[in-house]
Amino acid sequence: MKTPVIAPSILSSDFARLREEVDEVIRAGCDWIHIDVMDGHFVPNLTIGPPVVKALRQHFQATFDVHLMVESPERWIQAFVDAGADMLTVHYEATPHVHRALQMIRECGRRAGLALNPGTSPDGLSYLLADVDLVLVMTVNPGFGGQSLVPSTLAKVAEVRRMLDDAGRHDVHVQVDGGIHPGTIRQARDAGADVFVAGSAVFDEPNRALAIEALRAALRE
Ligand SMILES: O=C(CO)[C@@H](O)[C@H](O)COP(=O)(O)O
Ligand SMILES: [Co+2]
Repeated sequence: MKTPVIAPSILSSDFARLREEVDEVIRAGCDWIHIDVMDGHFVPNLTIGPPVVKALRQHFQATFDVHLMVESPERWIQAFVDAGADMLTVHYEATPHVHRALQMIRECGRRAGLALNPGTSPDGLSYLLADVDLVLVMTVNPGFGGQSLVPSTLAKVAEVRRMLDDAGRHDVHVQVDGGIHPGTIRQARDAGADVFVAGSAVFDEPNRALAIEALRAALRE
């Protein structure tokens, strides 16, 4: 089984203290920093753009996992690469040119992720298996932190892991995002996920080290 990756989503952090918030979760032992980019079109919320990623990159060497919830993400790939993203995840539903978007990310020397909304079938993934380093199975509808995990998405996690295994792509990460906390993380792991995004479960807790440890402890149970 792959080593679990804990990726706090800064969407639930205090944006007025963003640098300190990121510093705190890195010191608390998180693995990646998950950055939610929303454009107000693909999802009904507006968040972070390349200047913020660039500003954080001046201070941190951690892995920046950039989740692009934007229409036509291919327009933004170069800007986020230049800003310091290590990996970029695009939504299957956000562009008719998803294969090209994944190719562009890899041509920039970055890891490429493909995200599937709760209502999206993983069937199309079968044509993209060679082009991904990560599959993000959204466990909530994208747009906001603090929602409850949609239970039917766990079967999709298992299906995606099976498709990857059948294709011999054991190296590909399966990420879950939304509603992950100590009470749900183990189910997601048992379904086949190895990367766990957690926003409110980390940033709503006063002690972030304890919050991250609670997630890791639930995985060990
Ligand atoms: O991409 C998204 C939401 O669209 C996520 O990354 C959320 O920010 C996760 O928040 P929690 O559900 O963990 O509070
Ligand atoms: Co996200």
